[in-house]
Amino acid sequence: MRTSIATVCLSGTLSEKLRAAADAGFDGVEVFEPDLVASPESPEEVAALAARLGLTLDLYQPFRDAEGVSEEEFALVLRRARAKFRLMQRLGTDTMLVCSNVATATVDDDEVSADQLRRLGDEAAAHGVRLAYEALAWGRYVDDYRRAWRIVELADHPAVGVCLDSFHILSRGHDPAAIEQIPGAKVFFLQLADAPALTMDVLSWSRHHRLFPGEGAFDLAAFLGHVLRTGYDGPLSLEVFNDVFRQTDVRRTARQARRSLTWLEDVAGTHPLPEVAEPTGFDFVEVRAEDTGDVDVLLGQLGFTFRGRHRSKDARLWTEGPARVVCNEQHARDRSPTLAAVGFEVTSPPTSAARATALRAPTVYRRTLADEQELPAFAAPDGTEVFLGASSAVVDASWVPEFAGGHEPGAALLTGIDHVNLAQPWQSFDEAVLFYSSVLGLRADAGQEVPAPNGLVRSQVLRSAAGSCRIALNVAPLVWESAAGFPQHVAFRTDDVVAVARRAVARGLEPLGIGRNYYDDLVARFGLPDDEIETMAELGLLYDRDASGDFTHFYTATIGGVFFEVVQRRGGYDGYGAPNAGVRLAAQHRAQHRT
Ligand SMILES: O=C(O)c1ccc(O)c(O)c1
Ligand SMILES: [Mg+2]
Repeated sequence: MRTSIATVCLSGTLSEKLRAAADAGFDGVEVFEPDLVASPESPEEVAALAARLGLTLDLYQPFRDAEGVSEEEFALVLRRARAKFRLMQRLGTDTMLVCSNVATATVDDDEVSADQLRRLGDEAAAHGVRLAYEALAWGRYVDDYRRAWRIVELADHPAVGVCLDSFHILSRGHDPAAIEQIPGAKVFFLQLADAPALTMDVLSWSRHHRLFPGEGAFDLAAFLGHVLRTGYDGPLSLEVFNDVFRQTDVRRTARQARRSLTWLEDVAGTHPLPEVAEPTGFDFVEVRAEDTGDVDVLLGQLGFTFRGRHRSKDARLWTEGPARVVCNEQHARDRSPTLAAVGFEVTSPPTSAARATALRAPTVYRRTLADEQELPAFAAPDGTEVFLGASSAVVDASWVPEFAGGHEPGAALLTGIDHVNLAQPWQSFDEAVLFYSSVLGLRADAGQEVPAPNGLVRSQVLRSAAGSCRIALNVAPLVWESAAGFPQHVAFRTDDVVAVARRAVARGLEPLGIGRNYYDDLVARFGLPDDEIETMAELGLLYDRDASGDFTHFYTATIGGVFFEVVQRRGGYDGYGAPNAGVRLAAQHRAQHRT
């Protein structure tokens, strides 16, 4: 379907917005009136620029406070509307959005509103313009799309139809199924926005927190399904008011926006992407630095076997069972170690790569020799390199033999990578959620807030349905932005966390220091026996329990921007020890600041 984006979604001047929308692959834009009013270009020049860029101007908006008013007031409305219709002729735009009255309505009567829309429709038709009437969620009298449709039906004018905006409908919890009772030809425009589940007044929610489809909590695929069953065949248009997107790079936001529609057309079935199964697990993680020596030591303590050096690159491989870590010193710009790449195991790397390409994920190139495996790779919004490898039911991935000169692995205590935790800059968090869910097909769990020394940290887990592949995204606190980067971590899974911790301590690992108060609290909450508590305190283990099982885990010290965790899940425990995150973050804060 044709795609469009409201200029209000983007940062910068009107011409910058148009260029970014065109570059991102949109077919058209909604001209948001304040953008035009603030622009030095004449309407004719804007129209010419749009035409040069291959963009249509699909909608002019908003026209406010038009109906439900006194006759005296309505005369002023008509005068204002005529000026806008002439402006629209100069722009070459034929549809104007009319929002339900917020400020000047004094008459709560559908017949009166319908009559005024009909007369406005006559005036519009005389200028070759159509009116798309939209119920704002906070309209004075009309705040429900079903009432807006009733008024349009009463107006019964060929130039008067409705505009459906997913935000106004879903934020109020109105059932979108009744959309199907509207004839498609009367749906003059469709605006799409997602939003996080928040408890606040709808106006503030709408003006500051809208998100692109796939980034929030609304079921936009179901919503779009209802609209398409009416026969609507106009553009899918994004209208996202969001303070972050209005401040950040316009090209990047436009690309993100376009990706959200590609994703939506896939889940709604109107334009399916190459279908990919969810990742079955992790192929590898890669730590990169000029010198990863300290990380090599830590991996040895955790029981990893050094498998050798890469035959053509300055990289070393460590494995323990199916858990594989590459320490890469090749072209490393960062002095301190960072988690640079994550390899996912997918059923078909070429299909997953085709899907990523369709979603316009930026490609990552690495020099690969002719006889080496070439894994497709894409850059996530935060720069993390995402590799797509073949699922290996067997222990070693196909690229492992490229490393030589190390040792043969023995019996393993680790059973794989449980999850990877990636810190996100605050401004690209939502984009990252969309990236991982759309490109890899991971599902986003409900977001959480984790108490930390720097305040509540936003956290969101994305996972495969089977749970064999999980990533956790956390907002990186501001103080880290100029520093080496907020630490990220890899959690390894084991069936015997005490044995892994004992082995690590015997090899010189110093567990992250957890205070006695934590263990006293564990006794109070769970009544664990003394000997178990003593073992946990000695090894720095943390514990959590839910209705279906329990969870024991520990953390290593942080080296630069990386640390590791080892976890043991028992029964059906499916979480990540979230109640312990604050304790862990405080311990890391102490270690970092040596207090
Ligand atoms: O917030 C507003 O006023 C506003 C304006 C136009 C729209 O289409 C909308 O959904 C909201
Ligand atoms: Mg709208």
